[in-house]
Amino acid sequence: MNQSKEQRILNFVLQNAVRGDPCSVLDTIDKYCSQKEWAMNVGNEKGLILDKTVEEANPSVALELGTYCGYSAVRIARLLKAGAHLLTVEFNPEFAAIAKQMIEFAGVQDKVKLLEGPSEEIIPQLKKKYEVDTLDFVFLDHWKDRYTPDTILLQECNLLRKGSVLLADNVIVPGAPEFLNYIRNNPHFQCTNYPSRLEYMKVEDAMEKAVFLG
Ligand SMILES: CNc1ncnc2c1ncn2[C@@H]1O[C@H](/C=C/CNC(=O)c2cc(-c3ccc(F)cc3)cc(O)c2O)[C@H](F)[C@H]1O
Ligand SMILES: [Mg+2]
Repeated sequence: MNQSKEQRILNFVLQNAVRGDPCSVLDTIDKYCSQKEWAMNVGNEKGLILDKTVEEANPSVALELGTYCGYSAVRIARLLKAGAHLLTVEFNPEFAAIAKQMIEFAGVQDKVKLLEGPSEEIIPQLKKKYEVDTLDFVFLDHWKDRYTPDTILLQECNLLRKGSVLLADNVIVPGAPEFLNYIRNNPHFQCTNYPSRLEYMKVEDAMEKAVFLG
């Protein structure tokens, strides 16, 4: 059975990146996906916006929706302070298995908890099962039509506190128009748009930051 693209990305990392070096893993994925096969990692341009947002939030507890191959999980985890951790949610078993290996190879496994399952099931379990009080940072990068329902669910589950930072990828391409409309017209969020480029392409994209005001 021939390999998936995601397996080819992982193999390229295992053979070409430096074990235990998150930056080398990120650079190797970016090299493969810009030169050989495009893939929907946040990439290095939007990755720099993600970096700055994570550094500014300096989260103790971070959540990612849509792990995929683990690129942004490695990207976020490498910036977390001692004792801080990232919970990342992925419901595709093949992608979860690949991401797990990617995270371990990068050496950030002690900071990352990969939760396999749908976000709509996992979010309501975060307090009791995963001992979360509130989330300091949330990266939304899963199906674009799920950004709004999951943002509402996070609020319903009392997982956001005054100052919690949400960052959404792809608000231009593929686009999340319904999410932008929801979040920009919601008085409980302070929004900022960050124009950028679609990963590995000369195509306009953007990220949206939304700070919960309580
Ligand atoms: C709904 N609940 C979920 N729970 C857990 N894991 C989930 C859930 N939903 C999806 N997943 C998981 O999250 C991932 C889904 C990522 C989706 N991302 C994109 O579609 C996406 C698309 C483009 C893109 C741009 C141009 C173009 F021409 C073609 C594509 C660019 C991007 O940066 C993206 O992020 C994963 F695949 C899925 O199993
Ligand atoms: Mg994306």
